[in-house]
Amino acid sequence: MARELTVGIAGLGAIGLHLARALDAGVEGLKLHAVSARDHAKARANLAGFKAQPPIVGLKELAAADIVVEAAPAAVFEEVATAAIEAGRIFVPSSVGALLPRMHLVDRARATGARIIVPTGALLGLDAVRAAAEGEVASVTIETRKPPRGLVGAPYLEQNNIDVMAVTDEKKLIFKGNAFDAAQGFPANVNVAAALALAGIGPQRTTIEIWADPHVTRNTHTIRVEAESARLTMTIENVPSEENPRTGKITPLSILACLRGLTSTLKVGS
Ligand SMILES: NC(=O)C1=CN([C@@H]2O[C@H](COP(=O)(O)OP(=O)(O)OC[C@H]3O[C@@H](n4cnc5c(N)ncnc54)[C@H](OP(=O)(O)O)[C@@H]3O)[C@@H](O)[C@H]2O)C=CC1
Ligand SMILES: O=C([O-])CC(=O)C(=O)O
Repeated sequence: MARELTVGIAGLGAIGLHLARALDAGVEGLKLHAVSARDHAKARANLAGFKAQPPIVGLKELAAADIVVEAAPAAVFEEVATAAIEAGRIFVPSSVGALLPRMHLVDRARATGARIIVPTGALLGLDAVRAAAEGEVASVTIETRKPPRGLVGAPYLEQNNIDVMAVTDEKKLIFKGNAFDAAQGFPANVNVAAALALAGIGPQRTTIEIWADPHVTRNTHTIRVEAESARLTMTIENVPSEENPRTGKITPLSILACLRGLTSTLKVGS
């Protein structure tokens, strides 16, 4: 029988707390080992009802676990990632946009034996995009439409004096460019574009449109891929989570499915 893998989680917000709860409830082959949080008193209160309360440790100490899930702000990505990768762990990032300018971490992982497993997260269809990218791909685009409050706080908006909450009538195109620049300008809003870029043809060739749309209630992403093997058009309409409207509720579920795939005997999808 395969041995149980321990899991450390950085961040206990919309993603981390839901994932921690699911692991505490019991997932075959996985055990919650430790968590990290900014506000320890809040974290202790959130963990109070757990069957087995995990210790709250520093970000670097999470690397004692077999799997380190990063579910924290992009600002602390490097600290979590470096410790996990140097320790040779399985590193599962949520803030995928923060990986794009740090691809040297992939070289380090190769040297230490670590693995970096990017979950599908709030997106869909990365299995098909990866398959298409084994052959010739002409283009990959993503169109993201969010209620204006799902874009609030992005550095790009501040740099360009865009008051996104003033978009109350017609939908407005806020950004058009490549996935690399989008990830820098919207580090907490379009990690999906970064994951798509890594699955397909890279952050420079993957293009994205970001729309603020007062008429949608869901974070909506449409991927279009034109490949030699297939044409893909896929849309996901994510219910925003209560804790963080930028984050779709499906995200912690996607990460849980990803973790199950690391230990399960039957695994579906590439
Ligand atoms: N890949 C994907 O598809 C998606 C990725 N994301 C990304 O995932 C990340 C997490 O998202 P989400 O859960 O919604 O974010 P939240 O803001 O809901 O939660 C972030 C958590 O990180 C904690 N935190 C902040 N600073 C630190 C620190 N220094 N050490 C430890 N913990 C810290 C916060 O603690 P406290 O509550 O005490 O402040 C909070 O619990 C974000 O970067 C987000 O952009 C989001 C959605 C989809
Ligand atoms: O990609 C992200 O960071 C979040 C997102 O769009 C979603 O949850 O729908």
